[in-house]
Amino acid sequence: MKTTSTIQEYIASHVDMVEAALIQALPAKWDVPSSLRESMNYSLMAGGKRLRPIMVLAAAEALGGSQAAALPVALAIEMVHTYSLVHDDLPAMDNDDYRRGKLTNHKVYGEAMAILAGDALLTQAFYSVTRAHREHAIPAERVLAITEELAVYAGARGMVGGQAADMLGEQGLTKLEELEFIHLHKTSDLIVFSLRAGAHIAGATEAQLSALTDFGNAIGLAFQIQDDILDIIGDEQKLGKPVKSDEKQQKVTYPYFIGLEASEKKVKELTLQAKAALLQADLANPERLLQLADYLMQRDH
Ligand SMILES: CC(C)=CCC/C(C)=C/COP(=O)(O)OP(=O)(O)O
Ligand SMILES: C=C(C)CCOP(=O)(O)OP(=O)(O)O
Repeated sequence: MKTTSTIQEYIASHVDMVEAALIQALPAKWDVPSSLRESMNYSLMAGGKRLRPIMVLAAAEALGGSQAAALPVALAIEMVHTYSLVHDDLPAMDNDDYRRGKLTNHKVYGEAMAILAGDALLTQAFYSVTRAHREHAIPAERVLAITEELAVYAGARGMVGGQAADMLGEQGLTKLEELEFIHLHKTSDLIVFSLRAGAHIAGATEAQLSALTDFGNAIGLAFQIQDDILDIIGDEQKLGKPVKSDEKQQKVTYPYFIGLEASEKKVKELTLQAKAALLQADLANPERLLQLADYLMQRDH
């Protein structure tokens, strides 16, 4: 398939698709306490970059699968990611006041509702995954594989484990490998899940899943290093969250260990490594994923 639009146009049209569907994720007819509904929608619709859902859709497309059938899974990963940010911003964790250019959830709805909104978004994500089977006839065994992987990549062996290691290791990290463990779980795991889930929708082979996993681990690590670089040199307005937050919290980051310039070099190397891994796989249309890898690392967005 020949790609005619730019990656910026591709992202913009997919952000629209994801947001139009997210607005409907909690139908008005569902009996949900209004503060909980508002708190969930506040963070869900706060305008993140929607990178993970776009990766689900781009991975499905890379294997010649249906984007419509992948959409409920794309929504699910954005719900999990949003819950993780709501909880990450809480006073017990990073204690941040701004996220996605707006006050953080607990600043508006209070800590109890922010915790519950996060809990409900995580639970709702699993419901959303089931829609791929119920509404789009994706075979049950593929949806089962996605469900199992969501639990693994988002849970104690995945993102939550990475966040726990981050909390436990704060300031006390002495080795780059310890930091890499944190990044690979806290950040790469949701990206790896997104790619694998899109591929499962399209009925991927083990070899394709393995190449997407290598691609995701490398761009996830690069993405987190880039995030830490932007915390030092980025623009608060563009990022929608405070800069210099790592320094204030005395967080040990990649730039802290190896310096800014070497971190920038590492981001470039990881991006090349990611693209090489992807090209190992026999994918019908890898072009958008390759473009996305470059786009992510050029970001000051
Ligand atoms: C289970 C939980 C709560 C997981 C949080 C995972 C996560 C990637 C948080 C943001 O990381 P960050 O603090 O490095 O990024 P930011 O600068 O956006 O706060
Ligand atoms: C893993 C990290 C660095 C947390 C922020 O992720 P994003 O930068 O994708 O945040 P949003 O655009 O979704 O707000």
